[in-house]
Amino acid sequence: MIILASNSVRRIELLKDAGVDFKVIPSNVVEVIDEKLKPEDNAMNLAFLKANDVFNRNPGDLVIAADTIVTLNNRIFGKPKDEEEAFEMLKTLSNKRHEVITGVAILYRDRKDVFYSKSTVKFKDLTDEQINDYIATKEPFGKAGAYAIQGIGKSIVDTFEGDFFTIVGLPLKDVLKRIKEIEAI
Ligand SMILES: Cc1cn([C@H]2C[C@H](O)[C@@H](COP(=O)(O)OP(=O)(O)OP(=O)(O)O)O2)c(=O)[nH]c1=O
Repeated sequence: MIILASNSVRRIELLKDAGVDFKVIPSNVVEVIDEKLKPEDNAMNLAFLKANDVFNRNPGDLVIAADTIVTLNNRIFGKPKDEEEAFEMLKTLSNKRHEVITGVAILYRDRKDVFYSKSTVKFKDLTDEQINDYIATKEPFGKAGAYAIQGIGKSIVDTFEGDFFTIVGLPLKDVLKRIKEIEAI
């Protein structure tokens, strides 16, 4: 059985749309970012912790987990805790190009496949009013970097480069390739 260790509606929908048969068991991991580590390592470590937590309770299954972070100039942007933090994040990201990194962990038997995928997003030059209007939609909450490119956040994004699904929270092509490899064993 394949388990997606996630609470994220986006991840669940992406995997469902890809036709994968799986069940959802969210992890109980409390996400803590270690500013001393590289963003890529933070994303991979958190993905591993989430997957491992569920794998330990379901050792016979194939467990997938992911973690998405936004990063600019060595700073890591997680999920904003309140409106003030969301404003500060969006203001800082305004008119700049940042990276979105999604770490993924796929655990099966003695296999531990942990990797990341990176895309780039450039925000429009946002006025304070635009930022406040966007925060008022509540969409920034629960999203790394305080926005969702797949939602209303599309209107604050100028351009992006790389894999779209990596920004939304799951590099689908990479994940499907690895699942197929494991199923072929
Ligand atoms: C940048 C960006 C992030 N996000 C979301 C994806 C993730 O759900 C979230 C980052 O938080 P995560 O900690 O990666 O995931 P989560 O807590 O939502 O879910 P779980 O740990 O249970 O799997 O940000 C978008 O939906 N769109 C975007 O454009």
